[in-house]
Amino acid sequence: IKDKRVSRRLKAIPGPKGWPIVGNVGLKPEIFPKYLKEIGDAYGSIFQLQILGKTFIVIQCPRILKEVFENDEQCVNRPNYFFSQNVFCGKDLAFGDFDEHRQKLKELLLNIMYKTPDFREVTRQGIICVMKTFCTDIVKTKGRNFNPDVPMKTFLCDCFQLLIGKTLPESNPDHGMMWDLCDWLYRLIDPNVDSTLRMFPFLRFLPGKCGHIYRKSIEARDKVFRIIFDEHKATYQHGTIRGLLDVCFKTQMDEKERTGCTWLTDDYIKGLMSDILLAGMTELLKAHRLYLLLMIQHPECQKKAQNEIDTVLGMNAPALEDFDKLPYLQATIMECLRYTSQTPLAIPHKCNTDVVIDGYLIKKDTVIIPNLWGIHHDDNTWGDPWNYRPERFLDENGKLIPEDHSLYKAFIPFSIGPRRCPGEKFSRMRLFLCLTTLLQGFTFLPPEDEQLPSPDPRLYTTRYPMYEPQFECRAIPRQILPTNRHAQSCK
Ligand code: HEM
Repeated sequence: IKDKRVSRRLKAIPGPKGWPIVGNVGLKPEIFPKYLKEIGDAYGSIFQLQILGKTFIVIQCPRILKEVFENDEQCVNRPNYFFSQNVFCGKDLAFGDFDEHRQKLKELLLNIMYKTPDFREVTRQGIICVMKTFCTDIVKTKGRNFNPDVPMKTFLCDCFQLLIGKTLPESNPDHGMMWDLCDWLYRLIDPNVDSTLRMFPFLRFLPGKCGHIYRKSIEARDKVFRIIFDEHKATYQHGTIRGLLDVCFKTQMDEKERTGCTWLTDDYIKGLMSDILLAGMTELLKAHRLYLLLMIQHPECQKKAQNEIDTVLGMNAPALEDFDKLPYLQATIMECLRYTSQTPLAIPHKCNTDVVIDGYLIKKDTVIIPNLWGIHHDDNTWGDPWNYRPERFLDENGKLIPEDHSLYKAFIPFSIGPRRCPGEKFSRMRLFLCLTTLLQGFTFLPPEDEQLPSPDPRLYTTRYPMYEPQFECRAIPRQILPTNRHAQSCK
C-alpha cells in the first residue's frame, strides 16, 4: 500500500497488549491453539501478537482465511526455518516460499498422485496388501492389550510403496529408519529448537540439546537418502516406473535431454521425498490413532459404523467405489478430523505483499498463523464443538452434507488455497479404506486394567506439532477377515 492516506484510513489490527520490546513473549505455549482461541474470543477472529518486534497475525475465521489464502499472489510464502535450510538445502516443498520451482514441484506431485492411473492402481493395491498384514498383526494380539502405534507404524511404512513401488519387509533392519527420521525432524521443527538454531546457528556444532538433535537429524536423513534415494536412482531404468521417485527421475532426465539442463535437481526430489515422509506418515499415524481412540471412547458410534459396513459390504473388502455408500463412516472420519484438528495451526504462511483484509492492513513479510483448531471449535459455527458427533455432517436423510453447506465450508483440516495439503485426497482415500477394513474385522475396546486417555483436544500436550495421547487398547475379531474382491496379487 504505497498511498499513505489509504494506509492511514485502515484499522489497526486488535490484539493483547504486550510488554515493551519483548511484546507478547510470555504466552503459555503448552496448549497454544487453545490459548490463541481464547485470545480470539476476546479480540475477534483476526488479531495480532507482537513477539520480539515481529508481528504475527492469527486468523480463526474460515471466510477471512479463504480471502487471504486463496489468492495465488498474496500469502503463499513461508517464514524461515533453520531445519529447511540446513537439512534440506532449502529445497523441500512444505517449508519454503512458493516460488516458480515449488509450484512446479507441487504440480508434479499432484499429477503423480492423482492423474497417473497406473500409479493410483499401484497405491490402491499396496494399501490392500498392507492392510492384510496389519489385520494379521492385530489378530496375533489375541484380545490382549496392545499399543496400536506398533502395527500402525509398520503398516504406514508402505509410504515406501508410494516412493519406490515396494515395501521393505519387517525383517529388514532398515524398516524403521523413516520413523527415526520423522522423530528427529519433529524435534528439530519444534519452534524452541528451530528458532534457537536460527539465531545461533553455531550451536549445531556444539554439545547440548540443539546440536544433538541437529546431528541426529542429519544422521537419520543421510541414512534414508542413501538407502532410498541413492540406491533407487542407481537402479533406475528409463521407461520403467516403480514409484514416485521414478516419475521424478524421468521428468528430470526428459527435461535435461530436451533443454540441456533442469530445475528439478536431486535436492528438490530429496526434499519432496522427505515432505512425504514427514507430512504423510506422521499425519496419517496421528489420524489413525486418534480415530481408534474416539471409536473406543464412543462405542455407540463404532457400533453404528459397523452396522453400516455390514449392511453395505457384508464380508467384501471396501473399495473406493463404496465411498458414497458409507456416509456414516465418512462422517465419523470427518468428525475425527474436525474434533481433534490434528494439524492445529497448519504450517504458518508469510505474506509476499501488503494485503488488505476486512479493513486491516497486513504488511508484506508478516507471518500468518491459521488457527484451524480454533475454527473447528467455534461455538457459533458448530454449536457443541467439544462433542464428538458425526451426525453433524449428515443431512436429515442420512446423506453427507453437500460441499457448499456452511459446516463443510468451515471444515478445513487440510487448509485451503494454493498451499493446501496435496495429500488430502490420498489421506481421505487411505483413511476410508483402512478404517473401514479395521471396523469390519474388529471391535476395538479399552485396555484391561489400564486407563484410556481422554480424546478431548483441550487436554492434549501441545508440544508443537502436537503429540496426541498414546494408548493401549484391545481388538476382538468380529468375523473372518474380509475377502478381497479387488487385489489381484499381494506379493
Ligand atoms: C490426515 C492427514 C493429513 C492432514 C490432516 C494434513 C494436513 C496438512 C496441513 C494443514 C497442511 C498445511 C497447509 C498450509 O500450509 O496451508 C499440510 C501441508 C502439506 N501436506 Fe499434509 N496432511 C495430511 C496428510 C498428508 C499426506 C499423506 C501427505 C503426502 C502425500 C501430505 C503432504 C503435505 C505437503 C507436501 C504439504 C506442504 C504443502 C505446501 O507447502 O504447499 N500431507 N498438510
